[in-house]
Amino acid sequence: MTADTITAVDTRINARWIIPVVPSGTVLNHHALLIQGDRIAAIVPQDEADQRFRARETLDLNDHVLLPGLVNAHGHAAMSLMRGLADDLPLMTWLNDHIWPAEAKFVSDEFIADGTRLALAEMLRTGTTCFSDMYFFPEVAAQVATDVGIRSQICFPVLDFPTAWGDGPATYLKKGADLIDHWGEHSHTRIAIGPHAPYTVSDGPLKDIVSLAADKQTAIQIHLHETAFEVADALERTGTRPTQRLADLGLLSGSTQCVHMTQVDGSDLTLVAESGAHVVHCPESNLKLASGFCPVDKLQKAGVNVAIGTDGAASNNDLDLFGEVSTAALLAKAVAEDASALSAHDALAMATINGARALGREQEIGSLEAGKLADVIAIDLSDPFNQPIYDPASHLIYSRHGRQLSHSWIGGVPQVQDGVLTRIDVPDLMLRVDHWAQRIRQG
Ligand SMILES: CSC[C@H]1O[C@@H](n2cnc3c(O)ncnc32)[C@H](O)[C@@H]1O
Ligand SMILES: [Zn+2]
Repeated sequence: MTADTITAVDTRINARWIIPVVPSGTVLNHHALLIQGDRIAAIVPQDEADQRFRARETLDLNDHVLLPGLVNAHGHAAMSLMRGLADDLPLMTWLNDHIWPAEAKFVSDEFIADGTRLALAEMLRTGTTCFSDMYFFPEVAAQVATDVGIRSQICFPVLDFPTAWGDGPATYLKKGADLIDHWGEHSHTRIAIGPHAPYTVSDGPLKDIVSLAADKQTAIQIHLHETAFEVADALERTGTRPTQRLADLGLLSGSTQCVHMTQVDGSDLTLVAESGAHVVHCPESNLKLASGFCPVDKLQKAGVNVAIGTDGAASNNDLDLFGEVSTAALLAKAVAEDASALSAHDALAMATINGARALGREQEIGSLEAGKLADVIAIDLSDPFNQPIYDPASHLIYSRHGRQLSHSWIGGVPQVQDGVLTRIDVPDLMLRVDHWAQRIRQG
Protein backbone atom coordinates (compact mmCIF):
# COMPACT_ATOMS: atom_id res chain seq x y z
CA MET A 1 0.00 0.00 0.00
CA THR A 2 1.55 3.36 -1.00
CA ALA A 3 1.19 6.69 0.75
CA ASP A 4 -1.07 8.11 -1.97
CA THR A 5 -3.71 5.42 -1.33
CA ILE A 6 -4.03 6.55 2.29
CA THR A 7 -6.97 8.87 2.91
CA ALA A 8 -6.74 11.64 5.49
CA VAL A 9 -9.78 11.99 7.76
CA ASP A 10 -10.63 14.16 10.75
CA THR A 11 -11.68 11.51 13.28
CA ARG A 12 -11.30 7.76 13.70
CA ILE A 13 -13.41 5.97 16.33
CA ASN A 14 -12.38 2.41 17.14
CA ALA A 15 -15.37 0.66 18.67
CA ARG A 16 -15.89 -2.78 20.20
CA TRP A 17 -19.29 -2.94 18.48
CA ILE A 18 -21.12 -0.89 15.87
CA ILE A 19 -24.87 -1.25 15.31
CA PRO A 20 -25.42 0.68 12.07
CA VAL A 21 -29.24 -0.02 12.13
CA VAL A 22 -29.10 -0.36 8.32
CA PRO A 23 -28.79 -3.19 7.30
CA SER A 24 -31.31 -4.27 9.90
CA GLY A 25 -30.07 -6.52 12.75
CA THR A 26 -26.35 -6.03 12.00
CA VAL A 27 -23.71 -5.94 14.76
CA LEU A 28 -20.15 -5.20 13.60
CA ASN A 29 -17.24 -6.29 15.83
CA HIS A 30 -13.94 -4.37 16.17
CA HIS A 31 -14.70 -1.88 13.41
CA ALA A 32 -13.65 1.75 12.97
CA LEU A 33 -15.91 4.63 11.99
CA LEU A 34 -14.15 7.39 10.05
CA ILE A 35 -15.46 10.97 9.97
CA GLN A 36 -14.45 13.61 7.44
CA GLY A 37 -16.06 17.04 7.80
CA ASP A 38 -19.69 16.54 8.80
CA ARG A 39 -20.07 13.08 7.21
CA ILE A 40 -19.22 9.43 7.76
CA ALA A 41 -16.35 8.60 5.38
CA ALA A 42 -16.32 4.82 5.98
CA ILE A 43 -17.01 2.01 8.45
CA VAL A 44 -14.40 -0.75 8.08
CA PRO A 45 -12.62 -3.43 10.14
CA GLN A 46 -9.93 -1.83 12.32
CA ASP A 47 -7.03 -3.59 10.56
CA GLU A 48 -8.34 -2.31 7.22
CA ALA A 49 -8.62 1.21 8.68
CA ASP A 50 -4.90 0.98 9.66
CA GLN A 51 -4.06 0.44 5.99
CA ARG A 52 -6.43 2.91 4.35
CA PHE A 53 -6.86 5.94 6.64
CA ARG A 54 -4.81 8.42 8.62
CA ALA A 55 -6.83 10.37 11.17
CA ARG A 56 -6.04 13.71 12.83
CA GLU A 57 -7.64 12.34 16.00
CA THR A 58 -8.28 8.75 17.12
CA LEU A 59 -10.56 7.61 19.93
CA ASP A 60 -10.45 4.07 21.32
CA LEU A 61 -13.82 2.95 22.66
CA ASN A 62 -12.98 -0.63 23.59
CA ASP A 63 -16.04 -1.36 25.74
CA HIS A 64 -18.50 0.67 23.73
CA VAL A 65 -21.17 0.31 21.10
CA LEU A 66 -21.61 2.98 18.42
CA LEU A 67 -25.10 3.77 17.15
CA PRO A 68 -26.75 6.43 15.03
CA GLY A 69 -27.94 9.38 17.13
CA LEU A 70 -31.50 8.93 18.37
CA VAL A 71 -34.44 10.84 16.89
CA ASN A 72 -37.05 12.03 19.41
CA ALA A 73 -39.96 12.54 17.01
CA HIS A 74 -42.38 14.31 19.36
CA GLY A 75 -42.09 16.59 22.36
CA HIS A 76 -42.68 19.99 23.93
CA ALA A 77 -39.14 20.83 25.01
CA ALA A 78 -39.72 23.81 27.28
CA MET A 79 -42.28 21.84 29.30
CA SER A 80 -39.15 20.51 31.06
CA LEU A 81 -39.72 23.46 33.42
CA MET A 82 -43.09 21.89 34.38
CA ARG A 83 -41.69 18.43 35.10
CA GLY A 84 -43.59 17.00 38.10
CA LEU A 85 -45.95 19.98 38.34
CA ALA A 86 -49.14 17.96 37.88
CA ASP A 87 -48.96 14.16 38.11
CA ASP A 88 -51.46 11.29 38.25
CA LEU A 89 -54.16 12.96 36.16
CA PRO A 90 -55.92 12.02 32.92
CA LEU A 91 -55.17 14.06 29.78
CA MET A 92 -58.05 16.55 29.69
CA THR A 93 -57.96 17.31 33.45
CA TRP A 94 -54.19 17.64 33.25
CA LEU A 95 -54.43 20.08 30.31
CA ASN A 96 -57.56 22.08 31.27
CA ASP A 97 -57.01 22.44 35.01
CA HIS A 98 -53.21 22.48 35.35
CA ILE A 99 -51.04 22.79 32.24
CA TRP A 100 -52.95 25.36 30.19
CA PRO A 101 -53.42 27.69 33.21
CA ALA A 102 -49.67 27.37 34.01
CA GLU A 103 -48.75 28.05 30.39
CA ALA A 104 -51.05 31.12 30.33
CA LYS A 105 -49.23 32.46 33.39
CA PHE A 106 -45.59 31.65 32.74
CA VAL A 107 -44.85 31.02 29.04
CA SER A 108 -42.75 33.78 27.46
CA ASP A 109 -39.78 33.92 25.11
CA GLU A 110 -37.45 33.71 28.13
CA PHE A 111 -39.30 30.65 29.51
CA ILE A 112 -38.95 28.94 26.13
CA ALA A 113 -35.22 29.74 25.88
CA ASP A 114 -34.42 28.34 29.33
CA GLY A 115 -36.84 25.40 29.18
CA THR A 116 -35.65 24.36 25.74
CA ARG A 117 -32.00 24.50 26.84
CA LEU A 118 -32.83 22.33 29.87
CA ALA A 119 -34.53 19.80 27.59
CA LEU A 120 -31.57 19.81 25.19
CA ALA A 121 -29.16 19.08 28.05
CA GLU A 122 -31.23 16.02 29.00
CA MET A 123 -31.79 14.82 25.44
CA LEU A 124 -28.13 15.18 24.44
CA ARG A 125 -26.92 13.40 27.61
CA THR A 126 -29.22 10.47 26.81
CA GLY A 127 -28.41 10.03 23.12
CA THR A 128 -30.84 12.19 21.16
CA THR A 129 -29.21 14.10 18.31
CA CYS A 130 -32.38 15.19 16.48
CA PHE A 131 -35.71 16.16 18.04
CA SER A 132 -39.10 17.43 17.05
CA ASP A 133 -40.71 20.19 19.07
CA MET A 134 -44.24 21.59 19.16
CA TYR A 135 -44.49 24.59 21.46
CA PHE A 136 -44.93 28.34 21.79
CA PHE A 137 -42.33 30.90 20.58
CA PRO A 138 -40.92 28.40 18.05
CA GLU A 139 -38.57 31.10 16.75
CA VAL A 140 -36.83 31.01 20.16
CA ALA A 141 -36.68 27.18 20.30
CA ALA A 142 -35.27 27.11 16.74
CA GLN A 143 -32.53 29.59 17.67
CA VAL A 144 -31.58 27.79 20.90
CA ALA A 145 -31.41 24.42 19.12
CA THR A 146 -29.30 25.88 16.31
CA ASP A 147 -26.94 27.61 18.75
CA VAL A 148 -26.43 24.35 20.67
CA GLY A 149 -25.93 22.42 17.41
CA ILE A 150 -28.62 19.74 17.74
CA ARG A 151 -30.80 18.89 14.72
CA SER A 152 -34.47 19.78 15.03
CA GLN A 153 -37.89 19.91 13.48
CA ILE A 154 -39.61 22.90 15.08
CA CYS A 155 -43.40 22.75 14.64
CA PHE A 156 -45.06 26.11 15.11
CA PRO A 157 -48.35 25.73 17.01
CA VAL A 158 -51.80 26.35 15.58
CA LEU A 159 -54.87 26.40 17.84
CA ASP A 160 -58.29 28.08 17.58
CA PHE A 161 -57.66 30.20 20.68
CA PRO A 162 -55.22 32.93 21.72
CA THR A 163 -52.01 32.07 23.59
CA ALA A 164 -48.89 33.91 24.71
CA TRP A 165 -47.56 33.47 21.15
CA GLY A 166 -50.46 35.07 19.28
CA ASP A 167 -54.14 35.97 19.12
CA GLY A 168 -55.44 33.14 16.93
CA PRO A 169 -54.95 30.93 13.86
CA ALA A 170 -54.39 33.71 11.31
CA THR A 171 -51.53 35.12 13.37
CA TYR A 172 -50.01 31.69 14.04
CA LEU A 173 -50.07 30.86 10.32
CA LYS A 174 -48.57 34.21 9.29
CA LYS A 175 -45.78 33.97 11.88
CA GLY A 176 -45.22 30.31 10.96
CA ALA A 177 -44.98 31.04 7.23
CA ASP A 178 -42.35 33.71 7.97
CA LEU A 179 -40.41 31.20 10.08
CA ILE A 180 -40.46 28.63 7.25
CA ASP A 181 -39.05 31.27 4.88
CA HIS A 182 -36.45 32.37 7.41
CA TRP A 183 -34.98 28.90 8.09
CA GLY A 184 -35.40 27.46 4.55
CA GLU A 185 -33.29 24.35 3.98
CA HIS A 186 -31.06 24.83 7.04
CA SER A 187 -28.70 21.90 7.72
CA HIS A 188 -29.84 21.49 11.33
CA THR A 189 -33.15 23.29 11.77
CA ARG A 190 -36.39 22.66 9.86
CA ILE A 191 -39.77 24.28 10.46
CA ALA A 192 -42.99 22.27 10.31
CA ILE A 193 -46.64 23.03 11.04
CA GLY A 194 -48.08 21.89 14.38
CA PRO A 195 -51.90 21.96 14.53
CA HIS A 196 -52.35 20.95 18.16
CA ALA A 197 -55.18 18.39 17.80
CA PRO A 198 -58.48 17.82 15.99
CA TYR A 199 -60.38 19.03 19.08
CA THR A 200 -58.53 22.38 19.26
CA VAL A 201 -58.31 23.31 15.55
CA SER A 202 -61.40 23.81 13.39
CA ASP A 203 -61.82 23.02 9.69
CA GLY A 204 -60.97 26.53 8.39
CA PRO A 205 -57.44 26.68 9.87
CA LEU A 206 -56.88 22.99 9.02
CA LYS A 207 -57.62 23.77 5.33
CA ASP A 208 -55.22 26.74 5.49
CA ILE A 209 -52.60 24.39 6.95
CA VAL A 210 -53.03 21.93 4.07
CA SER A 211 -52.50 24.80 1.57
CA LEU A 212 -49.47 26.19 3.42
CA ALA A 213 -47.87 22.72 3.69
CA ALA A 214 -48.31 22.15 -0.06
CA ASP A 215 -47.06 25.63 -0.92
CA LYS A 216 -43.91 25.42 1.26
CA GLN A 217 -43.34 21.64 1.06
CA THR A 218 -43.55 21.45 4.84
CA ALA A 219 -44.37 18.58 7.20
CA ILE A 220 -47.39 18.60 9.51
CA GLN A 221 -47.39 17.11 13.02
CA ILE A 222 -50.63 16.70 15.00
CA HIS A 223 -51.78 14.94 18.22
CA LEU A 224 -54.33 12.42 16.92
CA HIS A 225 -56.53 9.76 18.54
CA GLU A 226 -54.68 10.22 21.82
CA THR A 227 -57.61 8.93 23.91
CA ALA A 228 -60.84 7.00 23.49
CA PHE A 229 -62.63 10.13 24.78
CA GLU A 230 -61.28 12.19 21.84
CA VAL A 231 -62.73 9.75 19.31
CA ALA A 232 -66.05 9.19 21.14
CA ASP A 233 -66.55 12.94 21.63
CA ALA A 234 -65.89 13.67 17.94
CA LEU A 235 -68.27 10.89 16.89
CA GLU A 236 -70.98 12.27 19.16
CA ARG A 237 -70.56 15.86 17.95
CA THR A 238 -69.88 15.31 14.22
CA GLY A 239 -70.52 11.64 13.43
CA THR A 240 -66.97 11.37 12.07
CA ARG A 241 -63.78 9.90 13.54
CA PRO A 242 -60.95 12.50 13.75
CA THR A 243 -58.68 10.54 11.38
CA GLN A 244 -61.48 10.41 8.78
CA ARG A 245 -62.06 14.16 9.22
CA LEU A 246 -58.37 14.91 8.62
CA ALA A 247 -58.38 12.64 5.55
CA ASP A 248 -61.50 14.43 4.20
CA LEU A 249 -59.71 17.78 4.65
CA GLY A 250 -56.68 16.49 2.70
CA LEU A 251 -54.40 16.61 5.73
CA LEU A 252 -53.17 12.99 5.70
CA SER A 253 -50.16 12.39 3.44
CA GLY A 254 -46.58 11.12 3.51
CA SER A 255 -45.63 14.46 5.12
CA THR A 256 -47.99 14.00 8.08
CA GLN A 257 -46.89 12.79 11.51
CA CYS A 258 -49.78 11.50 13.65
CA VAL A 259 -48.80 11.55 17.32
CA HIS A 260 -50.23 8.95 19.77
CA MET A 261 -52.84 6.93 17.77
CA THR A 262 -53.96 4.83 20.71
CA GLN A 263 -57.36 4.25 19.03
CA VAL A 264 -57.00 2.52 15.66
CA ASP A 265 -59.91 0.68 14.04
CA GLY A 266 -59.84 -0.91 10.59
CA SER A 267 -60.83 2.31 8.81
CA ASP A 268 -58.15 4.36 10.63
CA LEU A 269 -55.53 1.75 9.75
CA THR A 270 -56.46 1.89 6.07
CA LEU A 271 -56.44 5.70 5.99
CA VAL A 272 -53.05 5.99 7.69
CA ALA A 273 -51.42 3.17 5.71
CA GLU A 274 -52.74 4.30 2.31
CA SER A 275 -51.90 7.97 2.85
CA GLY A 276 -48.29 7.14 3.85
CA ALA A 277 -48.69 9.14 7.05
CA HIS A 278 -46.32 8.33 9.91
CA VAL A 279 -47.26 7.48 13.50
CA VAL A 280 -45.26 8.80 16.44
CA HIS A 281 -45.68 6.48 19.42
CA CYS A 282 -45.36 8.07 22.91
CA PRO A 283 -45.74 5.07 25.22
CA GLU A 284 -44.73 6.62 28.55
CA SER A 285 -46.98 9.66 28.19
CA ASN A 286 -49.81 7.37 27.11
CA LEU A 287 -49.23 5.18 30.17
CA LYS A 288 -48.88 8.03 32.64
CA LEU A 289 -52.00 9.89 31.46
CA ALA A 290 -53.83 6.56 31.08
CA SER A 291 -54.52 7.55 27.47
CA GLY A 292 -54.40 4.07 25.91
CA PHE A 293 -52.13 1.72 23.96
CA CYS A 294 -50.85 2.31 20.43
CA PRO A 295 -51.06 -0.96 18.43
CA VAL A 296 -47.48 -0.77 17.17
CA ASP A 297 -47.25 -4.32 15.83
CA LYS A 298 -50.55 -3.99 13.91
CA LEU A 299 -49.48 -0.64 12.40
CA GLN A 300 -46.07 -1.96 11.36
CA LYS A 301 -47.57 -5.10 9.83
CA ALA A 302 -49.86 -2.82 7.77
CA GLY A 303 -46.76 -1.00 6.46
CA VAL A 304 -47.04 2.15 8.59
CA ASN A 305 -43.78 3.79 9.65
CA VAL A 306 -43.81 4.08 13.48
CA ALA A 307 -41.36 6.51 15.09
CA ILE A 308 -41.06 7.29 18.82
CA GLY A 309 -41.29 10.39 20.99
CA THR A 310 -41.13 11.23 24.66
CA ASP A 311 -43.86 13.92 24.57
CA GLY A 312 -43.18 16.69 27.11
CA ALA A 313 -41.40 16.18 30.43
CA ALA A 314 -44.62 17.15 32.26
CA SER A 315 -46.34 13.95 31.10
CA ASN A 316 -43.46 11.46 31.03
CA ASN A 317 -41.49 12.71 33.18
CA ASP A 318 -38.15 12.38 31.39
CA LEU A 319 -36.74 12.88 27.90
CA ASP A 320 -34.57 9.74 27.81
CA LEU A 321 -35.35 8.10 24.47
CA PHE A 322 -33.56 4.86 25.40
CA GLY A 323 -35.97 4.47 28.32
CA GLU A 324 -38.87 5.32 26.02
CA VAL A 325 -37.98 2.72 23.42
CA SER A 326 -37.42 0.09 26.12
CA THR A 327 -40.94 0.76 27.36
CA ALA A 328 -42.16 0.58 23.76
CA ALA A 329 -40.55 -2.82 23.22
CA LEU A 330 -42.07 -4.30 26.38
CA LEU A 331 -45.48 -2.75 25.78
CA ALA A 332 -45.65 -3.85 22.13
CA LYS A 333 -45.30 -7.47 23.23
CA ALA A 334 -48.08 -7.15 25.80
CA VAL A 335 -50.43 -5.31 23.42
CA ALA A 336 -49.82 -7.80 20.57
CA GLU A 337 -49.79 -10.75 23.00
CA ASP A 338 -46.70 -11.83 21.08
CA ALA A 339 -43.19 -11.90 22.63
CA SER A 340 -41.61 -11.50 19.19
CA ALA A 341 -43.29 -8.10 18.61
CA LEU A 342 -40.82 -5.17 18.42
CA SER A 343 -37.49 -6.98 18.91
CA ALA A 344 -34.50 -5.14 20.39
CA HIS A 345 -33.11 -4.38 16.92
CA ASP A 346 -36.55 -3.22 15.68
CA ALA A 347 -36.84 -0.98 18.75
CA LEU A 348 -33.46 0.61 17.93
CA ALA A 349 -34.70 1.15 14.36
CA MET A 350 -37.82 2.84 15.75
CA ALA A 351 -35.64 5.31 17.69
CA THR A 352 -33.35 6.05 14.73
CA ILE A 353 -34.17 5.36 11.08
CA ASN A 354 -37.96 5.35 11.58
CA GLY A 355 -37.73 8.75 13.27
CA ALA A 356 -35.53 10.06 10.46
CA ARG A 357 -38.07 8.77 7.91
CA ALA A 358 -41.00 10.39 9.74
CA LEU A 359 -39.15 13.72 9.71
CA GLY A 360 -38.25 13.37 6.00
CA ARG A 361 -34.52 13.02 6.72
CA GLU A 362 -33.97 9.35 5.99
CA GLN A 363 -31.40 10.11 3.28
CA GLU A 364 -29.22 12.10 5.70
CA ILE A 365 -29.52 10.60 9.20
CA GLY A 366 -30.94 7.64 11.15
CA SER A 367 -28.27 5.03 10.33
CA LEU A 368 -24.49 4.75 10.25
CA GLU A 369 -23.62 4.53 6.56
CA ALA A 370 -20.79 6.05 4.51
CA GLY A 371 -21.97 9.36 3.07
CA LYS A 372 -24.55 10.07 5.77
CA LEU A 373 -24.16 12.89 8.28
CA ALA A 374 -21.96 11.91 11.24
CA ASP A 375 -24.64 11.91 13.95
CA VAL A 376 -23.16 9.21 16.17
CA ILE A 377 -23.46 8.15 19.81
CA ALA A 378 -21.28 5.84 21.94
CA ILE A 379 -22.60 3.79 24.85
CA ASP A 380 -20.21 2.36 27.45
CA LEU A 381 -21.13 -1.25 28.26
CA SER A 382 -18.21 -1.93 30.64
CA ASP A 383 -20.35 -1.96 33.80
CA PRO A 384 -20.46 -5.40 35.48
CA PHE A 385 -24.26 -5.24 35.37
CA ASN A 386 -23.98 -5.45 31.57
CA GLN A 387 -21.96 -8.69 31.52
CA PRO A 388 -21.91 -11.00 29.71
CA ILE A 389 -22.65 -9.49 26.31
CA TYR A 390 -24.07 -11.78 23.61
CA ASP A 391 -25.86 -9.03 21.67
CA PRO A 392 -25.33 -5.37 22.73
CA ALA A 393 -28.76 -4.48 21.30
CA SER A 394 -30.34 -6.66 23.97
CA HIS A 395 -28.72 -4.66 26.81
CA LEU A 396 -29.56 -1.31 25.20
CA ILE A 397 -33.27 -2.19 25.13
CA TYR A 398 -33.90 -4.70 27.90
CA SER A 399 -31.30 -3.89 30.59
CA ARG A 400 -31.79 -0.66 32.51
CA HIS A 401 -28.00 -0.50 32.93
CA GLY A 402 -27.24 -0.60 29.22
CA ARG A 403 -27.52 3.10 28.41
CA GLN A 404 -24.41 4.83 29.74
CA LEU A 405 -23.75 7.44 27.03
CA SER A 406 -20.10 8.45 26.88
CA HIS A 407 -19.83 10.41 23.62
CA SER A 408 -21.92 11.92 20.88
CA TRP A 409 -21.28 13.83 17.70
CA ILE A 410 -23.67 15.79 15.50
CA GLY A 411 -22.35 16.40 12.01
CA GLY A 412 -18.94 15.32 13.32
CA VAL A 413 -19.00 17.99 16.08
CA PRO A 414 -18.56 16.57 19.62
CA GLN A 415 -21.62 17.23 21.79
CA VAL A 416 -20.81 14.91 24.70
CA GLN A 417 -17.27 13.92 25.65
CA ASP A 418 -16.74 11.43 28.50
CA GLY A 419 -20.32 12.08 29.60
CA VAL A 420 -19.90 15.88 29.72
CA LEU A 421 -21.87 18.32 27.55
CA THR A 422 -19.54 20.45 25.44
CA ARG A 423 -21.92 23.17 24.29
CA ILE A 424 -24.25 23.88 27.22
CA ASP A 425 -23.14 25.84 30.29
CA VAL A 426 -24.84 23.61 32.89
CA PRO A 427 -24.11 25.71 36.06
CA ASP A 428 -25.59 28.82 34.39
CA LEU A 429 -28.57 26.77 33.18
CA MET A 430 -29.19 25.47 36.71
CA LEU A 431 -29.39 29.04 38.07
CA ARG A 432 -32.00 29.89 35.45
CA VAL A 433 -34.00 26.72 36.14
CA ASP A 434 -33.97 27.50 39.85
CA HIS A 435 -35.33 30.98 39.15
CA TRP A 436 -38.24 29.48 37.15
CA ALA A 437 -38.92 26.84 39.80
CA GLN A 438 -39.23 29.53 42.47
CA ARG A 439 -41.66 31.56 40.34
CA ILE A 440 -43.78 28.55 39.39
CA ARG A 441 -43.87 27.28 42.99
CA GLN A 442 -45.25 30.67 44.12
CA GLY A 443 -48.03 30.26 41.49
C1 LIG B 1 -49.75 23.86 20.64
S1 LIG B 1 -48.35 23.88 21.64
C2 LIG B 1 -48.48 22.34 22.40
C3 LIG B 1 -49.60 22.22 23.41
O1 LIG B 1 -49.79 20.87 23.63
C4 LIG B 1 -49.92 20.64 25.00
N1 LIG B 1 -49.63 19.24 25.27
C5 LIG B 1 -48.57 18.70 25.88
N2 LIG B 1 -48.68 17.36 25.91
C6 LIG B 1 -49.84 17.08 25.30
C7 LIG B 1 -50.51 15.88 25.00
O2 LIG B 1 -50.04 14.69 25.36
N3 LIG B 1 -51.68 15.94 24.36
C8 LIG B 1 -52.22 17.11 24.00
N4 LIG B 1 -51.63 18.29 24.26
C9 LIG B 1 -50.47 18.26 24.90
C10 LIG B 1 -48.98 21.62 25.61
O3 LIG B 1 -49.24 21.81 26.96
C11 LIG B 1 -49.24 22.84 24.76
O4 LIG B 1 -50.31 23.58 25.23
ZN1 LIG C 1 -47.54 16.07 22.77
